[in-house]
Amino acid sequence: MRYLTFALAKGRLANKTLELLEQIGITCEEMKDPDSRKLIFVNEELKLKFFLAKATDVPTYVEYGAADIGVVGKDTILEEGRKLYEVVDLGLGKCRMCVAGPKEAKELLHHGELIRVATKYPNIAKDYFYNRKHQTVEIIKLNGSIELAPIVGLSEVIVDIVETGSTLRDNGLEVLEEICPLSARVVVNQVSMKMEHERITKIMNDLKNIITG
Ligand SMILES: Nc1ncnc2c1ncn2[C@@H]1O[C@H](COP(=O)(O)OP(=O)(O)OP(=O)(O)O)[C@@H](O)[C@H]1O
Ligand SMILES: O=P(O)(O)OC[C@H]1O[C@H](OP(=O)(O)OP(=O)(O)O)[C@H](O)[C@@H]1O
Repeated sequence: MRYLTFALAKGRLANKTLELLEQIGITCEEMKDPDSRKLIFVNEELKLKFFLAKATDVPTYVEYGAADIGVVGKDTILEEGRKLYEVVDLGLGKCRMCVAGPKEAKELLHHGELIRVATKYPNIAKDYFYNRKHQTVEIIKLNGSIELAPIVGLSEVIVDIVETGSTLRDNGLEVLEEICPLSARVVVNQVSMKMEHERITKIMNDLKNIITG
C-alpha cells in the first residue's frame, strides 16, 4: 500500500484540523511536539504522511500531487484557483470575505468613480468587482494588517476576512458588502481521487459523519 500524504495549513487552522483527524482515528503524535522544527511526519501503521505548509501553498502541493489531500481555507482555494477537487466543508475557521471601509466609502461603491481596493486576495477582489459595469477599481496587494490601508489613505476600501468584526470596529471601519462565507475545506488531487478512490472516500465519509454528528 502506498502512503497517502496530507498537506495541512500552518497557523489558525492547524490544531483544529489535527483534532478533527484524531476524531476519525488519524493521529500523528510526532506532530504535536511544539519544539520540533520537523516538517514531515509519518504514521507507519496507517501508511499516512502529513506535512504542515504555508496556507497559500497547500493548493499548489495538492494540484501537483506532492500531497494527495489538503486542508485549507476556502479563501485560499478561491484565490489560488488551482485544479483540484473540493470535497468536504469541515465547518472550521468560519468567517466571511467582505468589502469593508469607513461608512462614507459605501456611496463610492456602484458609483462609477475609480476606487482603490487594498487586499491580500487580489484574485478574489478582481473577480468580485469584474462584473460591475460602472465601477473601475485599482487593486493594491498587501500582505497583512489590511485595515490600515483606508486609515492611512492607501485605498478607499479593503477586501478582507472578517470573523468577529473587532479588527474593523477597533479601526473605525465596517462591512460594506459581503462577498462570500468561508470555512476550512478538504481538497483532493484529481489523479489521487481516481487511483486511491476507496481509501480517500472512506476518510471523507468518516469526516462527514463526525461533522454532522
Ligand atoms: N479571523 C481570521 N482571520 C484570518 N483567517 C481566518 C480567520 N478566521 C478563520 N480564518 C481562516 O484561517 C486561515 C488561515 O489563517 P492564518 O492567519 O493562520 O493564515 P494566513 O493569514 O494565510 O497566514 P499568514 O498570517 O502567515 O499570512 C485563513 O485562510 C481563513 O480561511
Ligand atoms: O473579524 P476579526 O475577528 O477581527 O478577524 C479578522 C482579522 O483577522 C485577520 O488578520 P490576521 O490576524 O490574520 O492578521 P493580518 O492582518 O496580519 O493578516 C484578517 O485579515 C482581519 O484583519
